[in-house]
This record gives sequence, structure tokens and C-alpha cells, in this order.
Amino acid sequence: MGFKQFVKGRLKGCVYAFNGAATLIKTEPSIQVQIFLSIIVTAMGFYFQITTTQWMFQCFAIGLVLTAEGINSAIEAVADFIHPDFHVKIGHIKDIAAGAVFFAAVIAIIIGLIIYIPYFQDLMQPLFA
Ligand SMILES: Nc1ncnc2c1ncn2[C@@H]1O[C@H](COP(=O)(O)OP(=O)(O)OP(=O)(O)O)[C@@H](O)[C@H]1O
Repeated sequence: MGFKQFVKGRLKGCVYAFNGAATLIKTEPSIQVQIFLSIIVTAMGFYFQITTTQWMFQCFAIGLVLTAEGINSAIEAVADFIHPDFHVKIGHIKDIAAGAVFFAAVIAIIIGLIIYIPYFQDLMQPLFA
């Protein structure tokens, strides 16, 4: 394969991936909820002027959850395609795919609490002074 074809192939891959991301945002309610929450925490980041390191962890947490949700949606779509009817194994496959999202979400919540609890403490302090 020539270099030109290699580059063309990779660029095509990027277009497919971009289309996939757009489809996820347009059609998956779980992704839409996560995008909404991401916008809220991003606004909080600007409001509290969090540090560069905190931005890095926050971006990482958002990416982790969106990635897990996206892969979960793909697994659900494959499961529904290969076996649209009820099956115990399909239920098990979907449950463990959702379990992966659970791990990502718990880590994201822990990161969020570590970042924002001190800012909220500072915000509340005058009320109790
Ligand atoms: N075909 C099936 N056979 C057996 N159990 C299923 C089947 N489809 C869904 N389930 C059970 O229902 C749960 C929810 O599945 P579903 O596909 O509705 O996911 P969801 O969480 O509602 O989707 P989304 O993440 O898009 O909101 C699964 O985790 C599984 O326990």
C-alpha cells in the first residue's frame, strides 16, 4: 500500500468515526445526558476557575464516561442485531457492558467530588461564619 493510499484510508477512518460520534449524540439518550452533564461541569470549571491539573482530570473523566457509554451503545446495538428477542445471555452481555459504564461513572463522580467539594466549602463558608 502506497503512502498516499495509507493517508487517504486514515482520513476516511476519521470521517467514519466523526459520523459515528454525531450519530451517538443525535440518537443515544444516555450520551445526550452525559453531554448535558459535561456542559454543566465545564461551566462549573469556568465559574470556580479550577486549576490546569483539575481541568485535565475533568476532561479525562468526561472522555472516560463518553467512551464507555459509546462502547456500551455499540455492544447493545450488536446484541439487538444478532438476537432481537429476549435471551438470558443477551441480558448478561448488556448487563456487563452497562457495568463497564458504571465503573467509569463512579471514577468520574469521585474525581468531581475531589475537585468541587473544596470550592463548595469555600462558597458556603460565609453562610456559617
Ligand atoms: N434481548 C434481551 N434479552 C434479555 N435481557 C435483556 C434484553 N434486552 C435488554 N435486556 C435487559 O434489560 C437491560 C436494559 O437493556 P436495554 O437494551 O434497554 O439497555 P438500556 O440501558 O435501556 O439502554 P440505553 O443504555 O440505550 O438506555 C439489560 O441490561 C438487560 O438486563
